[in-house]
Amino acid sequence: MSDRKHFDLVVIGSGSGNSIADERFSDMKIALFEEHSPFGGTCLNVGCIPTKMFVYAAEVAQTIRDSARYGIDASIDKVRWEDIVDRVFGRIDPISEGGKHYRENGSPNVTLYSSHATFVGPRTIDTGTGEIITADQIVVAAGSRPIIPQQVRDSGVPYHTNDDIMRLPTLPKHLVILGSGYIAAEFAHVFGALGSEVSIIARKDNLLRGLDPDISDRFTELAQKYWDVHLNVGESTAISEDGQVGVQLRDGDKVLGDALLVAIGRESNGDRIGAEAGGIELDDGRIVVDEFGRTSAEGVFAIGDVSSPFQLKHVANHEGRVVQHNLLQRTWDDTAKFQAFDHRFVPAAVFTHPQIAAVGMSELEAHKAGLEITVKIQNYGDVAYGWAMEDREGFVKIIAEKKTGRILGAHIIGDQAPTVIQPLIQAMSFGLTAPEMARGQYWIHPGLPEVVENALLGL
Ligand SMILES: Cc1cc2nc3c(=O)[nH]c(=O)nc-3n(C[C@H](O)[C@H](O)[C@H](O)COP(=O)(O)OP(=O)(O)OC[C@H]3O[C@@H](n4cnc5c(N)ncnc54)[C@H](O)[C@@H]3O)c2cc1C
Ligand SMILES: NC(=O)c1ccc[n+]([C@@H]2O[C@H](COP(=O)([O-])OP(=O)(O)OC[C@H]3O[C@@H](n4cnc5c(N)ncnc54)[C@H](O)[C@@H]3O)[C@@H](O)[C@H]2O)c1
Repeated sequence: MSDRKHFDLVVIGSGSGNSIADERFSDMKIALFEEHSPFGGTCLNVGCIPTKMFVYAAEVAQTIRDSARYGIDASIDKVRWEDIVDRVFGRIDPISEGGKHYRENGSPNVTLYSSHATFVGPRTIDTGTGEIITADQIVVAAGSRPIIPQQVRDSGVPYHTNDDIMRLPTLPKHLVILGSGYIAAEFAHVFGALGSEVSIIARKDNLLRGLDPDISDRFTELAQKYWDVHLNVGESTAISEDGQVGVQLRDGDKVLGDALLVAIGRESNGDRIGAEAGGIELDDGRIVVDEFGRTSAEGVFAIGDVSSPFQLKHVANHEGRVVQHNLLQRTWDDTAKFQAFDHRFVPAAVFTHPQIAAVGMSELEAHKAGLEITVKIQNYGDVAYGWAMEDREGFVKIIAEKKTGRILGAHIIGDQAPTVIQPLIQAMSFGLTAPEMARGQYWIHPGLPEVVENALLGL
């Protein structure tokens, strides 16, 4: 008989994976792996939560900067960067430490391994501590990491990623950001509003190119007013010169500042778990899963960024809940009682300035799907609350199927976009048509969501 320790369940990753072992799993012997400190994964420590706490401070600063248009003259005396950092991590670090402490001391059925897990055979894991363990079921929730171009790595130029940029000892005077996606847009807002000069280096002709082109165009136009934006630069080269860091563009121009942030996407950690030995199929580095979260290896599930193209926390959470249910069925081939992922209407938001939110198809995607559509763009400035805000930037774009009124997609740029979009997500998820949503309920007057009501009526 093997003297290897055997577990009912192994979970790799303490982000969304940490939520798996709840009270329903208290009769199972569980191993949880987290190789990095702090405990708790990307969202808690270096992603969604701290970034949004910084964004909130940036919003306060931006409100002061914009106050004159409402007849209030105000200015910022000082940005106390160290205090902002302390506020954010003074809240987050104890949560992370508390989570780790709970797994070490408060979960009798859970063994926490603070080490790297690697598959060395089917449902067999090298714990990185000299011990090999086996399990009946395994959940890989190993997340993703920032992509760093080889040239940047080789250059020796000091750079930051989301992992460390929020703990800089001082606010940079000039931040150069390589990349033009979510992270670039959010940190440009944070550092710009708090007083840094910000340069954005974009490979292509627009920022946030993954979004509906009307949104991406508007954001790119506005971004050029706030920040120093370099579009269409293709591949650029990281450089350092006279104590400054930044990039050299193809045309020889140099953009230098006192800090460089690399934000060109994130890649799955699926390539770092010994997938082949575990019998786990990868596609372009990402673990392949079916609608039940099952990988190609019997008994092994995967959730979140390691397997999901969405790379969003609410998706990782949803997948975690589905896989929890499926684990508790203790079957593999018999999926009758399994739950399936619901990826029909996955929303996303970019907490930049102005804020952006989207759900469903872009106009282009709807055309590509061969649908006959109707589209309405409604400006924030068309409704009373927009007048109150003196808004000249925001709009709601809704795409619906012409003959049925089915809402296919919604795209918003403007104040509170992630909140304003939520009723549209709900309508799409529960199958309300545009006319039903517009006229089947009251819309508080003069609330900002009247812009959604008007857009729906205009379809
Ligand atoms: C700057 C930033 C801002 C973001 N903002 C938002 C937002 O506002 N809204 C949103 O929805 N999403 C946001 N995201 C995305 C979100 O953070 C991720 O989608 C989510 O955290 C993924 O969760 P996960 O559980 O899949 O992975 P993670 O939370 O990354 O957890 C994986 C964990 O596994 C550990 N691990 C990996 N491999 C091993 C191994 N072999 N052995 C042991 N441990 C291992 C890692 O150390 C890590 O702690 C943001 C991301 C970033 C980077
Ligand atoms: N609010 C949120 O939900 C939120 C916030 C931050 C991050 N995230 C998640 O994290 C993921 C990663 O964010 P991200 O901003 O790093 O990636 P991203 O995929 O959003 O954007 C990366 C951008 O970098 C560009 N790029 C790629 N290679 C480049 C190169 N060599 N030089 C210059 N530009 C290059 C791409 O064209 C793209 O525009 C996001 O896709 C998102 O899923 C979500």
